Amino acid sequence: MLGIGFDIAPISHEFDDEIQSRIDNKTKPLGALGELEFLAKQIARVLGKDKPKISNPKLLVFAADHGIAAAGVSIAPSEVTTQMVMNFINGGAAINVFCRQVGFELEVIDCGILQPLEGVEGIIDQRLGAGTAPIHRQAAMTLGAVKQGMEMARARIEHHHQLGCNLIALGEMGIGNTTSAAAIMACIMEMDSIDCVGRGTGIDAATLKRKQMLVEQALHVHESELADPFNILACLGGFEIVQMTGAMLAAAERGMLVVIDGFIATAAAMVAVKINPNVRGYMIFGHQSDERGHCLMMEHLHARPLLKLDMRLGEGTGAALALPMIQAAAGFYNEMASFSDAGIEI
Ligand SMILES: O=C(O)c1ccc[n+]([C@@H]2O[C@H](COP(=O)([O-])O)[C@@H](O)[C@H]2O)c1
Ligand SMILES: Cc1cc2nc[nH]c2cc1C
Repeated sequence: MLGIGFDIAPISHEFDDEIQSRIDNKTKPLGALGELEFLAKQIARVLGKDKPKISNPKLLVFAADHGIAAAGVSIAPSEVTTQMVMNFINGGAAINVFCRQVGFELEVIDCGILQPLEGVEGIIDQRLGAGTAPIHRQAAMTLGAVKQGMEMARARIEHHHQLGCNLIALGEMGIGNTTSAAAIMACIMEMDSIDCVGRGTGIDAATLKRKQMLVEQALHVHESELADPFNILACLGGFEIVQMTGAMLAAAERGMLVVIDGFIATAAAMVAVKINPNVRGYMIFGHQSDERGHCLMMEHLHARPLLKLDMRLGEGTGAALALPMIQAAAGFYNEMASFSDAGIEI
């Protein structure tokens, strides 16, 4: 299709009975660790049933600008994307605070903000352009850019994998990107745009109406081009959405856990699943966003988000806050005594 494929092994269910019995024999009433038991099972399937250990967890924030922002779909101008990227670099954003708190190493990737930040240390340059084209008028990018973005993302994931990372979390920053994500949602889930478009950064009712109209227009303009996931990305996507999609697929290819943040990251997850459904088994959903549509995306993906805190910030915040829960699931699976270890009979 695009000359780029992802070779992802389906999650193995071979040891499910053994994993379940190990969980059931821990010193607790059956099922008493609830959702953590479900999570432990997934971790054991992905990282191995004997002693699955999360190592060198990394959180990547993918930043890019969107041509559609100039049509007035956000509370903020595109320049705020760059300003927030500088805030990430200086350690002052919510995601910096949460990463420090939970022990995630944070990396900021410029996938195509308006202007390159020359001479600023600490930004990974994976630029695909200076923001996408406005999707209500033309394709966001070429198919060549989609391919290049996926290859760049794969190389970055390979870099982290080589350094011993087996859990990658994905977040984003990009003024206007809830419009792009809503268009992708409407397209993949075959839904009315009105049910997919939400308030993003907190727009008023009139802006919401314009945003809905622009999404409808985008879907109409590209109607005949949306048959496959790569074209969906080219027509409706963003540079950060393309690279998150590629990163998810590349991480699953390497047997890593993939932790997904909010509405925009989940739009990328839906595209990734369309490209290769085997990726789904590696995905953990950190948080259900307050953005309209996210709840339905979760249902579509049969996802069980670990947290619901009514956040709608992005940046990877919902994925970061989920890390202690993921570590708790691996921790109880590895370290809790069984009934026979503890000499308890019930
Ligand atoms: O992740 C979410 O669920 C989410 C929901 C609403 C807004 N955001 C963030 O807000 C920005 C996009 O909002 P907007 O209104 O500019 O489309 C972008 O930087 C996202 O990280 C993120
Ligand atoms: C201030 C601000 C911070 C953000 N973080 C993610 N998206 C954002 C959008 C705005 C406007």
